Amino acid sequence: MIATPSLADRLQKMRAQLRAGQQQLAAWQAGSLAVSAVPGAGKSTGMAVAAAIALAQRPQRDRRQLYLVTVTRSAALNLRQKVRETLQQLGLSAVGFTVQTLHSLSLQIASTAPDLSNLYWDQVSLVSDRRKAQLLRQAIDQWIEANPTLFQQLLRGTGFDGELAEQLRRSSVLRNEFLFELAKTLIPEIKSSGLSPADFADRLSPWPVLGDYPLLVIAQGLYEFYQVGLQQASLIDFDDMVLSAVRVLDNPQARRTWQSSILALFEDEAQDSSPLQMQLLERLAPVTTDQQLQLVRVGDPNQAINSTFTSADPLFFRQFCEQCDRRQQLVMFDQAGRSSPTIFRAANFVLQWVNRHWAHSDSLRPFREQAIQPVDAEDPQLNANPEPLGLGLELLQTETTIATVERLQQRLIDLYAANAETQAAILVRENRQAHYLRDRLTEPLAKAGIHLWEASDRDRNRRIPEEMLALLQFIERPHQPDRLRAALQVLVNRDRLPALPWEALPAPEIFLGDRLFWPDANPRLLPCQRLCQQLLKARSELPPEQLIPFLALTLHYDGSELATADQLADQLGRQAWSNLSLGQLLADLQNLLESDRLTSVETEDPGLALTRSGQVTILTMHRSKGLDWDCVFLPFLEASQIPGGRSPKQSEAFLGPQPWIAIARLQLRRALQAETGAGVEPFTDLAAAVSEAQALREAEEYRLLYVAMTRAKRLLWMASAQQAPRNWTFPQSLIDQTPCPALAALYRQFPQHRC
Ligand SMILES: Nc1ncnc2c1ncn2[C@@H]1O[C@H](COP(=O)(O)OP(=O)(O)OP(=O)(O)O)[C@@H](O)[C@H]1O
Repeated sequence: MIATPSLADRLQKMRAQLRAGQQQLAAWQAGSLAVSAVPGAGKSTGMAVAAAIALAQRPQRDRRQLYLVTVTRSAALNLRQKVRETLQQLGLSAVGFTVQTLHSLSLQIASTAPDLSNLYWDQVSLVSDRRKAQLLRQAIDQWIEANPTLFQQLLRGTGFDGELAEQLRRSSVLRNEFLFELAKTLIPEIKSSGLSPADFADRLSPWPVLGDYPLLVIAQGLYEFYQVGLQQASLIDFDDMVLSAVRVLDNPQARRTWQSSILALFEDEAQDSSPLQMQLLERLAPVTTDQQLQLVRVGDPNQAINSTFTSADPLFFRQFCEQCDRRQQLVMFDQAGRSSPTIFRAANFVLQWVNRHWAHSDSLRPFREQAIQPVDAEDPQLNANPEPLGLGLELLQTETTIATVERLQQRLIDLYAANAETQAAILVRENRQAHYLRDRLTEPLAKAGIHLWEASDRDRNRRIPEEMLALLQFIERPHQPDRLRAALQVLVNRDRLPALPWEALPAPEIFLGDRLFWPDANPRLLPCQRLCQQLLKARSELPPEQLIPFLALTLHYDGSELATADQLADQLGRQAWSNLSLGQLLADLQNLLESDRLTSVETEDPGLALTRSGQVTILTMHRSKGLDWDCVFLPFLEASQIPGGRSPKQSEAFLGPQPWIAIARLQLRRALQAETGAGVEPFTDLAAAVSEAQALREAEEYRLLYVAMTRAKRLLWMASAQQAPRNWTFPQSLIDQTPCPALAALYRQFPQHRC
């Protein structure tokens, strides 16, 4: 008889499956630990195993939960899956832990103690992106009305010729672009420092004003109006949620209760958390008898890519690493099994080249010097550092963007002809490029039997309530032309109808009526007519609560989308008292959309949808973080994209050439950090601030390139064009361009990889 291995044996075996750095993470028992390692080193995997081992070793009577937190929802789902699988391998049930984003954790904490957090869910809702934009615009209008002198100062800019038309243009640019951007950038930054509008106003006076405009004073005013707008509409935003949770934990009794229910806190992608999120974790983590936080933070400062558009700052993770280092509780590792050696040689080269040619101050260098190394021969990972596909690294310089797309298309067709199960991603700098590629590649790739999937930045499941709203509005009033068009657009977007000859669409009464009255019907419109008539028939045959499931089937939703639609129908059904009418259903759905309260159902790891084999996925470089593919394509690598941003926005030129919003943000960060005794001072010199803002932006762009390159396992394809769009809103107008400087260096360093 074969004896079943004991838990101790299984733990032993599991540790043996880890590489050295991961073993140190898995050996964690108590106190603080920082782990900083290169891309693909196995940080997330190591954290999942460490969590499972910690759970396996905890005494049975210990009912405390292990909390794992990360920044994005897809990363949270990924991590949850990994912990579950590891517990299964140990023969243990998947209990005793919870994996959450920092926001959902905040929500949980805040809602357990509404008297402390001031967050009563029956009285407030989370603001949707759309509503937030409306509130910001309302705050801008109110601020302008209350501050005519300051607004005039902005209107004058660096000089004014008095023309009425120019005055109107400037006013519109300020309202719709500049002040909107200022509010969107600075309000979360101020809020995430935990300051109310009044507290912030008190701090402002000693901070030097940089340049011609008191932008922090303006931001304070906008913040004040925005908060009032939120309160009046009984809404809160994500920062309010974290602030509410921090408020709860500031209460000693609540804090003790929370801490006593937690075994430890593990945080992944720690380079991306904001100061406010740090405050939350530091209050929440239990404290050991020698006054250490039970806090394990894992990250890579070289992959910090959120600090110029969120309030995240890798500084806090660096500080945590330094503190841990002083107590010998910092683990660093540089071996990674993800990629073919050629790929990480290219990534290492870019890292060193960028640091070596850095034109700004040493302290702002984009990267910590760290080279990715291959794993040892006896590494536990199957197929670690895999064989390259093609040249492994393929570098192109084409004449035009169109030629780049043609070369990309041909390379994909060749790869999928050789292996239909190839796994590939095209990573782009911005969504407009993703749409451009989708429009050009979908058809030719489909002809070659290749499925192209564009992961737009908004979660697909979030479109469901909007689609239902469009179809239900049509069903309710089919003869309104805009409702008919909106419904048809949904059917086209969901591939239920081909692209439509909109110009041939007659008035709704004719289109939806009898064919007799539509003798010259365009044959391409007839299937649309049939489908629309079916939708209208459903209205007379089905009770309103069954319309959503019916429409979900009509749109051919997949499993996860159907589940979300069912949940939506449930939620709306629950809201209605009795005898739900179509009008009531529509009103409830609109309310739900305004409040963004729909929770989509996850039946699949969203990471998996992005990395499916046999599919080419187009997504932004930002969203590719934490994921990997056999083949990664990076088209459009011109200098105007990375590091990009040299020319100021033409429409805002009257304010002067400086990047004002970036400067204001930097001054704000400096001033707030100075108050915490972080050894920095607010800027007094505009030129120094301009230079630092530019350096920080460039550094982050190069880290983004590094993240994108390190997603590739077997083929990394990079291209720039000599003629490319100046502006991706008008991709057809091309101008002369130079390659991203790091790519130009790669061309020189790896001539044998040029294709
Ligand atoms: N010990 C191991 N045994 C087998 N496979 C491993 C091991 N460690 C990591 N891997 C695999 O290596 C790849 C990279 O691991 P992981 O995603 O955990 O790295 P990471 O350090 O978090 O990467 P990044 O920083 O780029 O997000 C994954 O495919 C993972 O399954």
